[in-house]
Order: sequence, then C-alpha cells, then structure tokens
Amino acid sequence: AMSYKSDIEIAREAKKLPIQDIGSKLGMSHDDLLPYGHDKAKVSQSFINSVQDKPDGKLILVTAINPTPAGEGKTTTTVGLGDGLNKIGKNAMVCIREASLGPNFGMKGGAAGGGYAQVVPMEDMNLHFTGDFHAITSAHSLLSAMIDNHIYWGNEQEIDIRRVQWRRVVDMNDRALRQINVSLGGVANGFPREGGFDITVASEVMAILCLANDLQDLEKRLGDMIVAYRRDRSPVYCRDIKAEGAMAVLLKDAMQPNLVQTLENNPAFVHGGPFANIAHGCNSVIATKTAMKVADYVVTEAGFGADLGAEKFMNIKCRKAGIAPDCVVLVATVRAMKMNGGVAKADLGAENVEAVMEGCANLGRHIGNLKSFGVPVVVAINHFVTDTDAEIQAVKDYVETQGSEAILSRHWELGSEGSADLARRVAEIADSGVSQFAPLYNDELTLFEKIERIAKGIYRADEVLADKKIRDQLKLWEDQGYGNLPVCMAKTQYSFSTDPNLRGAPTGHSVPVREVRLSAGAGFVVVVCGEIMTMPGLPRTPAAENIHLNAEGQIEGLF
Ligand SMILES: Nc1ncnc2c1ncn2[C@@H]1O[C@H](COP(=O)(O)OP(=O)(O)O)[C@@H](O)[C@H]1O
Ligand SMILES: O=COP(=O)(O)O
Ligand SMILES: [Mg+2]
Repeated sequence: AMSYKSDIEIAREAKKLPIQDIGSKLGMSHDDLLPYGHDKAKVSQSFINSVQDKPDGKLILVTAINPTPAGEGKTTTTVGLGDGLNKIGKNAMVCIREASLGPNFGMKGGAAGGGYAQVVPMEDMNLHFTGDFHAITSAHSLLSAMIDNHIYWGNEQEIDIRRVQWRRVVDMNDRALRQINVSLGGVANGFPREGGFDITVASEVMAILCLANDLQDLEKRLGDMIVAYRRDRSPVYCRDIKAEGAMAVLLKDAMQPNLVQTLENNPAFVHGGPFANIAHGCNSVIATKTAMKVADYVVTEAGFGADLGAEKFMNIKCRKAGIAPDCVVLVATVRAMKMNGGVAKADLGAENVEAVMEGCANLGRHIGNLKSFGVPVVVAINHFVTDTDAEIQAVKDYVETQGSEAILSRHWELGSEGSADLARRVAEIADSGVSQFAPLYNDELTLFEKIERIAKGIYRADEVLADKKIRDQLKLWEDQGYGNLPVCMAKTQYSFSTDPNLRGAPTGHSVPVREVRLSAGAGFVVVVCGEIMTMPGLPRTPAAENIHLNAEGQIEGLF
C-alpha cells in the first residue's frame, strides 16, 4: 500500500505566502493587519468596521454524522471545500475554530484539518497560536481570584459560598481538578468552599468572545455574567465584583480574528474554539460576519455531529448573529457508517457493506433533522484511501433514497483537485437561494419546552428527565427574565442519546438532565445531560507521549 505523509510533514513542506499577501486577497492593506510573525496576523477592528456596508457572501455550514473518536473530517472538509471553491474560480474563504491543548495532547489531536486539506502553520495553530486561549484563561482566572478575594474581605455582596457558580479553568484535560476544595489552610487563606476546574473552551468567557460583536459588546456581556447567588437566590453579577473592565483589557487582542492560510494559499479565519459537546461548538461571530463581507463564499464548521454543533449553529449562532446558511454540507465517512452500524473500532478497516448500510440510518436521521431547519443538504463522502467502491456506492444509494445527494470528495489525498465536484455542486445550491432557514424553536417557549423540542425533535427521545431542583431552577430563571434565551445542550458526541454506546438512530430513549447553568453573558442556558464532563480526562495513552522535538528542533507528532 502507498505510504502517506503525516499531516505535520505536509504542513512543514507548505509553500506559504507572506500573511500580508493573503490579506490583500481580502482587500486588506498592510496596516489593516497586526502580524504575528510571517504567517499569522490579527485583523484590525478598523478594517472590520470599514467593510460593514458590503453585501454578504454565501454561508456554507459543514457538519457531520455522529463521529468515531478520531472525528470524521469536518475541519478537513471545510478546508478542502474552501480550496475547491477557489479552484473553480470562486472568491471563497474558510472560518474554523482554534485548537484546544486538551484534545491536542489527549486523543483527538489538532484542529487544522488533515492531509492536503489543512490550514498552516498547523504547529502554531495547535499550540500557542496567537495567545487567545491563554488570554481567555487569564481573564477567567482574574474573575475567579476576585470572587474569593471579595469573600475574603468581608463579602459585601453577601455571596452564598455554597452557590458560587463560577468555576476555574485550565486549557488541559485534567480530571483531577474537576472537584476540589479551595481556600484551605486557615484564616489567612480565606473561607473554604467546594470548587473545581472546567477546560478553558467550556468557559463562558470563550462563549462570549465567540458571540460578541465587538469589544464594547464583549465588556457588557462580561459584566452580565452571573458568578454566584445570594441566600435569597438573587444573582451576583461579574459587574458586582467590578472585574469586567480588567477582563476586557486582557481580551483586547483575543477579540480580533486571526488570519492564516490553507496549504493552497487561500485565506482562513481561525477564531474562538468552544467544543460542541460541552459548549456551542462554533467559531466566532465576528470572524464569520467579517468573512461574509470580504468573500463571496464562506465555509464554516460546527463541532461533532449535526445533533450537537449544527443544532447549536442554527439555534444559537444564527439566531443571535442574524445569519443563515445557504447550504449545509453533511460529512459522512465509510468508517463512521460502519461504527454506527455496530462495527468495533478495531475492525473499521475491513470491507463491510452490510454494516455501512446498517449505519446509514444515522446519516438518514441527520439529513432529516437538517432539512427541518429549511436548509438544503448535500452529503459529502470524505474519502479515506481504505474505502472500497462497494462501500462508497452503498452510501450514495442510501442517500438517494433519502431524497438527497452524496458527492465523493478526495480533498485529504488530492487537495482542491479532489473537492472540485463538491465545490461546483455546493456553489450551485448556495447561489440558487432555495434556503429558507428557520430555527427549531422561537424565544417564547419555556426553557424546559426548548430542551424537550431538541431532545424529541433532534435526538428522537421519548422524554426529558429533570428532577424538581432542575425544573425549579429553570422556572426561577424565567421569573428573573431569562426565559427567552436559547438552550445549549451538553451531551456525548457519539450518540443521538446520552448513552455513548447507543449508535445508529436510537428511539425510545430518555434524556436525563443532570445540571443546568445560566450563561447570562453569552445568552444561553447550558443543559448538562448524562455523564458528559466539562473537564475531560486524558486517555490511557495521551497523544502527548508521541509529541517531541526532532534533532533539527522541529516538532514531531502533532496531528
Ligand atoms: N479523508 C481522510 N483520510 C484520512 N484521514 C483523515 C481524512 N479526513 C480527516 N482525516 C483525519 O481524521 C482526523 C479528524 O479530522 P478532522 O477534520 O479534525 O475532523 P473533525 O473536524 O470532524 O473532528 C484528523 O486527524 C484528520 O487528519
Ligand atoms: O467540538 C468538536 O469539534 P470537532 O468535531 O471538530 O472535533
Ligand atoms: Mg474539527
């Protein structure tokens, strides 16, 4: 069998243009960019303001079926499709999320795509990049410190120290920090209480950076964040602790989108990085809306399967940003079809047409769900070199029975040569104007009805289980004026249900709500379902064990 170069070998060989040349493709002059080295830059707010009156380009969302642990190639297909659109003469760019160090050193790896469909410099992107995640961690940590400090110096706001909602964050998969005690050690250290860490991408600061329109909006939203409750259950806001100004200062540069390029020197915005299982899973609104002003076609992604990332893209990001997808690309892979057809991870390489057909039920469920948002859907079969013709044909035949179309795309192996067919079809659909986007629910429903609408409408659950404490909390937030917010479901990415082992298209299951959190600054209610954790753990063999510097001082092992 042919041997294929690793992602990082391909990325290292990339012939990159100076970042100013990439910016000029988007109408940016040199002083519109703040360079971070030769191949990365931040886009200035003055440039963003200067393009607001331009018409919007077409918006294309890339989502996927329920993935294997490795992921099925949404980011890879986003980049491959963007390059394919440029290849057929379109003025296109991509908007993707920044990588978190957690999965990078854990199991999933990086977030720059793969093969010949990558954004470069992938090493920088998957590590410190331009420092945005460090800034978000610092801003979050400043507030954490100021909360316990406020309590230490007399607790004028009368925070009930049993009801401090604000947790700490670190950008790492560290299960040991999930549940801890803070302020131990006696009088000098303050008032002991329970606390814990989430991973940075689950921070409300991340969500706010991804939903804010500009720095002023960012600071207002930071002030709106609820950090704790008093004994009378009234909320204590971040602005009561007077932290939002300094937090905005720490986030000043992080608020600006990052410009980089694909292997084929096409422009890419990489900005914000919430996961889609524990957060809303979409890159920033400011990057997406700016891209729509400077390109005719914008290809963007939403994390994990369409039951998570795409649902939140539609019901949270589009609703709040006033944007709508002109076409949705649903990425399917033969290997994920087999997994959804019950094949164990170790056996996904062997041909198994029956399992592919079995697993297509998952694909069919996602096609139907996406169409219920009023948007046209194209299935992109993200080709793996191990796929057989029979398996690919089985997916195509099935998709046809669902009244949709499946296009094979070989961008991982061939770059834009491999995605030109997909690009032609997607551009045609996006240009046709057939999309009639509408979110799944309107603001007037109660919070619990919104949860049910998603659980029953998207997950095909029979019921939502929530004990009295949860229902009372939702009711209290409605009484406090938060009932019109959308909900952000946190659940496993492996299944429509909350049982990660229940593959395919399960029905008759129940969705147990374990906890609800009000992100009053971001403007949504997080609904934690089943066993999902907002601080992931590392796997038995972390990817970190294979990441090192070689004799020439180059990074090896990132993927
Ligand atoms: N067609 C393909 N062939 C081989 N590997 C692929 C292909 N598409 C993606 N990958 C690899 O699979 C992993 C997941 O891809 P990614 O685009 O990150 O998926 P997602 O964004 O859906 O999580 C990455 O390591 C990527 O390099
Ligand atoms: O939030 C998860 O994103 P990916 O599916 O791209 O890993
Ligand atoms: Mg991805």
